[in-house]
Amino acid sequence: MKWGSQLATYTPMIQQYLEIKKGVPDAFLFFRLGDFYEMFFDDAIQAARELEITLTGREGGGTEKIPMCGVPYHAADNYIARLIEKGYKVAICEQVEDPAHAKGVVRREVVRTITPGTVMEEKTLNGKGNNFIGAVVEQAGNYGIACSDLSTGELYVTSFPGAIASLLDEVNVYNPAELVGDQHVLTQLQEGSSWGRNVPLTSWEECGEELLEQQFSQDQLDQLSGARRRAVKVLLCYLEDTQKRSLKHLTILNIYEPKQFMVLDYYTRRNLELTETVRDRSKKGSLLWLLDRTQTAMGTRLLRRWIDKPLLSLKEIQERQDAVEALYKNMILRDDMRRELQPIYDLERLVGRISYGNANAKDLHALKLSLRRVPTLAELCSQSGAPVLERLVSKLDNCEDLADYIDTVLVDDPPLSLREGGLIRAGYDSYLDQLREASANGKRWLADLEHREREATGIKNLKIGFNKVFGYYLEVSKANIGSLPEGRYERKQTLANAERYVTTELKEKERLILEAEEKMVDLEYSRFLELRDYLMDHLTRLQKVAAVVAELDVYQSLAQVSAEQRYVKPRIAEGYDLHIEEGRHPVVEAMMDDVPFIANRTALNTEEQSILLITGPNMAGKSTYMRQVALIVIMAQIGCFVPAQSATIPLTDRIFTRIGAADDLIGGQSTFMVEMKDIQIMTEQATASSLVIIDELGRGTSTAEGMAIAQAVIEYVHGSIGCKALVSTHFHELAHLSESLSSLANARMAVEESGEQVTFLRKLVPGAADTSYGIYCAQLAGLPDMIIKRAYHLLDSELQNKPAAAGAVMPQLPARPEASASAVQAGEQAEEEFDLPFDLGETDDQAARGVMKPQVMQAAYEALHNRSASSAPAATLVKEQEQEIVQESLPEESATPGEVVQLSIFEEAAPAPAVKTKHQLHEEQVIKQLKTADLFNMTPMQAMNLLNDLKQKLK
Ligand SMILES: Nc1ncnc2c1ncn2[C@@H]1O[C@H](COP(=O)(O)OP(=O)(O)OP(=O)(O)O)[C@@H](O)[C@H]1O
Repeated sequence: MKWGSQLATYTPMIQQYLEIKKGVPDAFLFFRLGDFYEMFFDDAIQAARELEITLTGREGGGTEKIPMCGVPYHAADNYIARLIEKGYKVAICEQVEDPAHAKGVVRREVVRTITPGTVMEEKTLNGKGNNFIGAVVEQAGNYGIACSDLSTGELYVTSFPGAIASLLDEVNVYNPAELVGDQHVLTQLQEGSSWGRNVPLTSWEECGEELLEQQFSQDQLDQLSGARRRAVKVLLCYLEDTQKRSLKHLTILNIYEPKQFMVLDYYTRRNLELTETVRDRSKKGSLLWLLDRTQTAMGTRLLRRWIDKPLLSLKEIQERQDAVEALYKNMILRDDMRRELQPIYDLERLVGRISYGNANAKDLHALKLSLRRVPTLAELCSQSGAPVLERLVSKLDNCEDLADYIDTVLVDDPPLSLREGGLIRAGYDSYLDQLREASANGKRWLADLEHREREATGIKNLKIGFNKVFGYYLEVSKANIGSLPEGRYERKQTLANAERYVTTELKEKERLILEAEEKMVDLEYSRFLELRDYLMDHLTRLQKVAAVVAELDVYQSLAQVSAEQRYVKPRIAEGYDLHIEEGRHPVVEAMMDDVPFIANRTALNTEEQSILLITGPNMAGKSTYMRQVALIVIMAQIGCFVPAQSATIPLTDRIFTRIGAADDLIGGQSTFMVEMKDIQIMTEQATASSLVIIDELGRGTSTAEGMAIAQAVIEYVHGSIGCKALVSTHFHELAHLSESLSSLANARMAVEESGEQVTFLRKLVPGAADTSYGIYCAQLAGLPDMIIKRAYHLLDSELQNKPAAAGAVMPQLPARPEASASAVQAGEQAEEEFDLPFDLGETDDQAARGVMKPQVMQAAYEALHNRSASSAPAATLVKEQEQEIVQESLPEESATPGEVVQLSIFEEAAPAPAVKTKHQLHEEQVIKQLKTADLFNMTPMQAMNLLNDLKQKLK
């Protein structure tokens, strides 16, 4: 709606509103009017909808009423929080002059714009995690990124030469709530496949150098150049414009080189569930959840950062390991440290609030209590015997003077409100003490007066009270009014059962008491502000304490988990070889209650193999195994101990994973396309020091093409990249690659089959598997019997129709597992029941051992079909067996159960369109899925089931 066109006719206040709104076009303007923040025009319409508040109208001088809605100022935080959570910005516009002195409309200004990346309010920050805002720019072929958490004062800066994918990976590390910067960079990021976030993106220009000089020391600025400098400038400029205050806690620049850390792209973080689970994005079930035994909020955030950014420096990793080891071995020291850390408040956020000027007396009291713990912590470290811990605290300024100062000024349990007194300790300010005395005396005088008046009047229930409207009064119940002396009492208020009076003497004393109290409150407030301002000049000192506390907390957390879970210290090496003896998946193990986790060995080296091609049934534990290797490498490189009997971990520059579908996050791209794009990035960026993990490579397309791609990719990883890789596949035919690729070895997940039962042993053994047990797994998952039987039936048909051998990359039929004695029995029973024209157990050697060959099954079906040529259901079955129906999309809503749907047939083998019921179509769809999961086997018992099924149909 175009409201501005009537500008000239609007009232001065609305004109003022519109003028101010021009400066914050992308934010809701909360316009202060008395006790309310009002919104007008389109803001009002949208806010009423988003906040579910009443939309009203107001005359404003135009031809129509102006849409308006408002929220009470004392409850505004809740409404602001709701808008911020939805990704909006809110500009707070206050009256900036006293209405009593204003000529015309009271002057108003935007005092702060709250945005998703700049919230400071606890309610919206919601817990201990970071809330980052990022600035991204491009300069001279480099991308620069600066990310800050205003609530904690952290500021990180780095840059990348010319690859937007690297910038996107970095942005994803911070998971920012808001991004600003160069428009073209924002657009490029948004187009990236792993973008998938809905946060405000604001194109923003840098401003002058003054801001930089105001915030950072010259030493720091000397290290800040090019795209990094510009990114910091853009960020500061945006923060200044929106926050409109100096940011005294944003003075430490953490500049880092990307090559200091292992690269983990978005999908790898997600697939490995480093900080949240794939399923419901919760922390529980992630690596962070497992390793987080931190006691402080700073520790929790730092641990997350360490997990997000595993180290690449041997020295730094070993230093962390040494600290963890010292605490791992000394349980008493660890417990003492945990006890001292536990009561420490979130120092970083307290510092943020002091800087913002919204820390209250409780916050400063919490700061004091926290600082009181630091000397003991430092003492524990210096006596630990661990050089790393000793070094950490050797030059620590534990800010005892600040704690003492707070202690001198503030009472022990100060109130929340700053404007009601009761904050300042007695003895700190003599004038305040005098006022307090005067106030206390006055109250004593009041108590005496009450006593005296009761005596004088004989009214026992006469009492002195106070309210804000009438001040102090004498209250007498109506029944006793007659006992009051004439003239001395002046009536002020009549209640249902009582009258309230004042006397000249009472009014005089009241003036003195109230004056003293008002002065006291003002004086206490200004003393409090002095204290807060003093602390504001010491924020960097406090931030350094916070950093040490956070680091200690992470060390004890890693040590605690490592000790509880029986982890071992890995040997970190600069070479190539990776060796894990008896490795375990840390999270799966921790979540398993009754069954033990089966440990497995991993050896990827130049001597034996650098690539393992893992085959084996569904559900056997392939993904778990591959993820466990990646997690062990990450844990090792953050300095943690690892779930294994022993481990040698080479410094790994990047872990690349391609596991499962991620298409929920990617608009407009197919799963297969995403997989291929990821593989492309891997081929471009993986080095010989990388670890590549690919689960079910090439599964998203036709079997032959998928297998061809898988082989080509494996050959490329083997020949051109030379990195360590774990690849799982259901294309068992790829096993032959071990003959042509010298560094590739086959491994499989062992299973034990007995009759109908398949037991997953979870043990990785050498050699290739020959079956996937897909239908068996589907059965375990509880798919209807009818589908399972039908799937086995179709599978068998497929087995018979496959060409014998179609070249190196064409699928071949896997051998069938050996059948047990019960299976032989089943075969015999089938022969008897169906009166089959052949002997199920005697077709060849295999049959003699009870294995039902495809030819045998085929013959069995034919015999049955011939016997029942006139039977309609059987005829349909045969027809279905002969025709391969490729169904692209099922007209879900158009067909009711039993209704007939016409489908086109794509396979050449199918001569004419088939007519199927919706039920059949559903069934086929599921079967098709099972088939693409590679269902290439059948046990005799299952064959028996199939025959029974046919028997039913013939009836
Ligand atoms: N080593 C192990 N010890 C104990 N249980 C395990 C082990 N490995 C896996 N499991 C259990 O088996 C389940 C299936 O494992 P996983 O998903 O790794 O199998 P998979 O072979 O990758 O299956 P699919 O091919 O169907 O994806 C896991 O959820 C886990 O509970």
